[in-house]
Amino acid sequence: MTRSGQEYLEGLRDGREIWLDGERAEDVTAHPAFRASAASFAGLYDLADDPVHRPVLVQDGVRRACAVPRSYEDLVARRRAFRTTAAASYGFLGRTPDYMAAGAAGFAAAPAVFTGETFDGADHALAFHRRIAEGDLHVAFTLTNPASGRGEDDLTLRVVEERDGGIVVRGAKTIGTGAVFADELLVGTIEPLAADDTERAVTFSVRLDTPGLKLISRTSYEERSRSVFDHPLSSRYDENDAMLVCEDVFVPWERVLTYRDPATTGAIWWQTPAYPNLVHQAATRFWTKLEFLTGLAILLTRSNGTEKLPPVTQALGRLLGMVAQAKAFVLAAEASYEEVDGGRGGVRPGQEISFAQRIMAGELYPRAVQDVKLLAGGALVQLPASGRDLLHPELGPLVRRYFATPGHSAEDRVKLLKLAWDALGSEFAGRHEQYERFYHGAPHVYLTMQTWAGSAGECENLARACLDGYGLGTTR
Ligand SMILES: Cc1cc2nc3c(=O)[nH]c(=O)nc-3n(C[C@H](O)[C@H](O)[C@H](O)COP(=O)(O)OP(=O)(O)OC[C@H]3O[C@@H](n4cnc5c(N)ncnc54)[C@H](O)[C@@H]3O)c2cc1C
Repeated sequence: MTRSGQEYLEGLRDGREIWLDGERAEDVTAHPAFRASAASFAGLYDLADDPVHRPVLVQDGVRRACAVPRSYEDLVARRRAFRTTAAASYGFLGRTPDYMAAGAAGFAAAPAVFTGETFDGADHALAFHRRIAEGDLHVAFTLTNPASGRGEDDLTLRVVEERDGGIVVRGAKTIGTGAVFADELLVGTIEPLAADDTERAVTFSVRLDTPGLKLISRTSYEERSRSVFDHPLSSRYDENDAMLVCEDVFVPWERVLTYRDPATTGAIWWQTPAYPNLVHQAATRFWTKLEFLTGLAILLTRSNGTEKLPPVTQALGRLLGMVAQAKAFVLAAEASYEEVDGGRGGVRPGQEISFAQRIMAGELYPRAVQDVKLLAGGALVQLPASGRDLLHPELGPLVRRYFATPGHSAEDRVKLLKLAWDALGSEFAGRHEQYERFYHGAPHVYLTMQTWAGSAGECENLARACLDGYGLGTTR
């Protein structure tokens, strides 16, 4: 069953404990810091009722993102669904419901990985996936340990008590992107844990209204925005990031996926298709976002009258090349698909390409933003303070006269430049740059990972073959 946007919003009115700016936000669907972005998430749910989008997004009543792909064709169909969802926010909502749905499908493809030496979470992992698929749930996740985890007073979330019906956890996890808009939160650990670090080696899912669970939200760009005209992206697509704090939160056993088992707690991400599945969604969204930025560049240069200058044309060519790179990573990951568990778990996007996508995207995004800013020029900054200037009886005619360019009315030009600033230069834009660099982990982690996911052996063999082909006595 798929839910409507209205049903999704009703689910968020559950008394969850969200803190922002020294106050508790009672209802995220009505609060000025969150309501428009909540409505954007609701809009994603409504896409499934659109006769054009439904066949792309849903199959046999269930979201394609939730399905375990069985073939290359299934991966392509899933990517089309990801594309439809990503386009609805121009790639600016990263943690849309399809993200963790695909991750959970990865768990369901290889449930045996959840069977550890001390705890068997296989059935719970399957139930987690079923709950998302049947309830059409939006699940966010917090896998990162807070910086306090590096000191002596480690406040990282850990198990503090075991009871008959479940466990009690205490401490913090971060960064909960989209958590305030989620139905559930998956809490776990992706970084390698020492074999004796059993207290922190736990994975579970919780409803957001679970007693003791708090989310401490970062600044709301939505709340700071003046209007849709002035901040077209941050006013509507601010998915928010929050720190999770659990003060003795009780988690029933059926929601515990790994328990006191460092090896299994990490393995569920790397030995199931969960991670390549997450990257499949993220890479598709990234491709969409680069298309949007490149489209902005085309419109900006046209508005500036620079479009036909050879260096500008070449700069646009470089951006279009970046779009093609982003697209190529998605297509190549699909084409290099691998069987999971001898085919019993279906297929996953190729791991080598999926992992490399993170390197490419983290390095490409800041470059693309910089290139579009360069093409935009100072006009990005020299803008009327708000759209109200255009409407003012005395000021409006002046603004309309002096902000127009040949062939472009002041209103159209200011509208375009404000969209560009929101995407490229605002606080919201700065957060997006950090997001694209870090949301799949820090560079030192994924660069190191590529040394075992990449084709180091083949590279070395080729260089070695060349070396072996000649010696001191070799003649030409
Ligand atoms: C906007 C945003 C949204 C996010 N959303 C989520 C989310 O929804 N869920 C989630 O779980 N996580 C999320 N993340 C968190 C992300 O996974 C972490 O930020 C990432 O893993 C890096 O961890 P860190 O921030 O603690 O950085 P650090 O590990 O402190 O790294 C900071 C810098 O120091 C370098 N560094 C650190 N240690 C070393 C070392 N030993 N050797 C070399 N260099 C080193 C890193 O490469 C990096 O450049 C998000 C991050 C951002 C920015």
